[in-house]
Amino acid sequence: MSDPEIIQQKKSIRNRLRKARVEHAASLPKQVSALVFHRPPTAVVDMVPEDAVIGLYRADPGEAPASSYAKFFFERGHTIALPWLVDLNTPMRFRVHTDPYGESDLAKGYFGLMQGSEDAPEVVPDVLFMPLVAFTAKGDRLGQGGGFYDKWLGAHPDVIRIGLAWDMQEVPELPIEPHDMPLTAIVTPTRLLGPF
Ligand SMILES: Nc1nc2c(c(=O)[nH]1)N(C=O)[C@@H](CNc1ccc(C(=O)N[C@@H](CCC(=O)O)C(=O)O)cc1)CN2
Ligand SMILES: Nc1ncnc2c1ncn2[C@@H]1O[C@H](COP(=O)(O)OP(=O)(O)OP(=O)(O)O)[C@@H](O)[C@H]1O
Repeated sequence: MSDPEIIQQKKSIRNRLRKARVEHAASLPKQVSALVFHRPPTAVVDMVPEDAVIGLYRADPGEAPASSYAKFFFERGHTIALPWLVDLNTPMRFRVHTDPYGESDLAKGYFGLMQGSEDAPEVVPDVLFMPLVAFTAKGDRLGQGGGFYDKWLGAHPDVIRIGLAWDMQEVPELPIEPHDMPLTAIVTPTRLLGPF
């Protein structure tokens, strides 16, 4: 069972960094935001098997942008997948994303998030790039609090897990529970942390 004190600590870090990451992303000059997370570092590309299905996300305001990575891997012939939600109590799944350029295959889903249609084939990513609210230099990760990623990673422990984040999302320490799944590596605009 989750410790109420840890849950409270997570909530407080989440609130602080959610706000800070939106402010940070909005403060970047346009010339900078056009270039950050433009291409994955070579060391990350080298971690991706040739036929790997690549799980990505459609970034919310404040999150590290992921659309350039989607185009990059799509152009290299990989299948791209995005999270697909039913509701808060149903495990997250992934469906194929066929148009990383125009996003013509996406529609509003649960929570008002843009996601694939029900008709898009369900796939299981081999490499998962994921957003986060906070991380540590050891590869610990704090998410939005839905538990969607931790539950999915718990059920798919062999997936390569790569966090995308702003440098300012790093914290010295995170409260960790047994279900928290650490990252394989973290990419920021200035650094590659890991593979751990
Ligand atoms: N871009 C992106 N896509 C993603 C995620 C993400 O973090 N980023 N997810 C990562 O999980 C999943 C969506 N997770 C979500 C988790 C919470 C809420 C949300 O709206 N929560 C409410 C209430 C939360 C609460 O009960 O306190 C809110 O924040 O107001 C939305 C999506 C799948 N897709
Ligand atoms: N593998 C799991 N099995 C059962 N419950 C889980 C699992 N992983 C997470 N949870 C539950 O999900 C909720 C959110 O967990 P937590 O606060 O660690 O999420 P998070 O890391 O912020 O979010 P996410 O994993 O979606 O990015 C908690 O109630 C937690 O107990």
